[in-house]
Amino acid sequence: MQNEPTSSLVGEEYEVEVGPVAHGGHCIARTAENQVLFVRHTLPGEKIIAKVTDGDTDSRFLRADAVRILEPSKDRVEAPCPYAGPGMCGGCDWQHAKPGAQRRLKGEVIAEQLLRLAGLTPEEAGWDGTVMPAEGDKLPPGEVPAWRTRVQYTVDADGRAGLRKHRSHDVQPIDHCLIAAPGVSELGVEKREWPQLAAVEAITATGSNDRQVILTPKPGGRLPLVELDKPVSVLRVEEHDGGVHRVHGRAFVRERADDRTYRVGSGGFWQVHPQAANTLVRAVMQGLLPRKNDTALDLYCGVGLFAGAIGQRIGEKGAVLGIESGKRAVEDARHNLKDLDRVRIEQGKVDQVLPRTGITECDLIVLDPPRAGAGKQVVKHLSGLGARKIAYVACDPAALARDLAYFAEGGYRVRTLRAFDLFPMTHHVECVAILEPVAKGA
Ligand SMILES: C[S@@+](CC[C@H](N)C(=O)[O-])C[C@H]1O[C@@H](n2cnc3c(N)ncnc32)[C@H](O)[C@@H]1O
Repeated sequence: MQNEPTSSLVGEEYEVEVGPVAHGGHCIARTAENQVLFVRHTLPGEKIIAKVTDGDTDSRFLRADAVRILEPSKDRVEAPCPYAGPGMCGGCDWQHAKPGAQRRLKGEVIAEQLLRLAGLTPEEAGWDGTVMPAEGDKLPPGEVPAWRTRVQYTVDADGRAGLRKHRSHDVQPIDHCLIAAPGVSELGVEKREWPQLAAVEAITATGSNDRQVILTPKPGGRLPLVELDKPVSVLRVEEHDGGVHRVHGRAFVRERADDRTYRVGSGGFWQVHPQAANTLVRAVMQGLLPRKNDTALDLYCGVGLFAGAIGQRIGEKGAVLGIESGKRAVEDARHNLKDLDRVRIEQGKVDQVLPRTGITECDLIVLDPPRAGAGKQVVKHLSGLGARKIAYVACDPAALARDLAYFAEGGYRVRTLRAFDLFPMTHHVECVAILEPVAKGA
């Protein structure tokens, strides 16, 4: 018998009933041929026309956009941004859902990942199932939260600034991003043309008036004269090494959290939501409850946010070691924490530096890895250090759940989990899990 040749299904339309939300913000549906569809721009329970954007007759699953809503969910609202929707800006993929529904759906994704990858129910994870707004993030109903303090615009062939379309190199030119923080919008970089640039990033700090614009020239491109009618520092990304160099003003912005000021150089990590750093520091400190004389690790420490918070609470005989791979971030962390004698920062990858430190025990650990998580090897090492408490800060619930399963193998269980909506209008969510060793004989 001859096999049917594979043929592309891109552009095919299916009338489907939409099932649950999945990791990544899509919802799951099935075609009449029982192929799984991951559909964007829809909500559970809707009846829609889904148009395939990726996949063929042999694909295990297809990607699709909801192009017509036949029976809308009660959670649906008109997307406030004119650039939202299929084929447009790939950023705010959940703005067609009410804010409360966005948080509920994020909670459903976390619950599903915990159960599937770590075998944990919400009760077993010490989680009440809710996703909380960032601290102090209260908005009148119907208003769009303008939370993004850092926005990188890509420049299209005509020199217009815009944002990338979903899974594409194409640019959606925009003249105002609704979720950009006021300080970013005031810089107005998206309002002018940048024919010499490949990208332009606008940054506004929280807790200082620092503003910054980072210019990435096109290959061989010249640097444009930047005249923005605001006091702003300008940096340029070098073509040959990708390094970021100061053109004028400061090479960093000053952020504030937990009553400390943090210098953040370009390329260094800082939470993008203005209330995120404080929200996370508080959740981590409430979970760890550092004591005088504690020894602690802050892994993937960035410019020293958690190392600073713990370092302030452990007295003169405690000690904190931070580990961070970014050279510039390490310089900033050492500068930021120079008043804390008992805090030390090492540069390098956690999996390489940690074994070299010779540390065999510590009281507390905080880890805040990138999206991929810490992984089995690092978690195994950490599980052997005898920490009283571990705080795991996670921006991807799937990576968190995988690592929690490794921690369980290493004798640690989750005591509490909290989830925060630090990325409103998108499917992204942040979690803080507090782990403790399983009591011997339990
Ligand atoms: C999610 S950020 C957290 C930063 C910091 N904890 C904060 O809240 O500001 C992750 C950090 O890990 C760093 N990083 C990524 N991979 C790493 C690795 N393998 N080892 C050490 N640091 C790494 C990144 O440079 C980034 O600063």
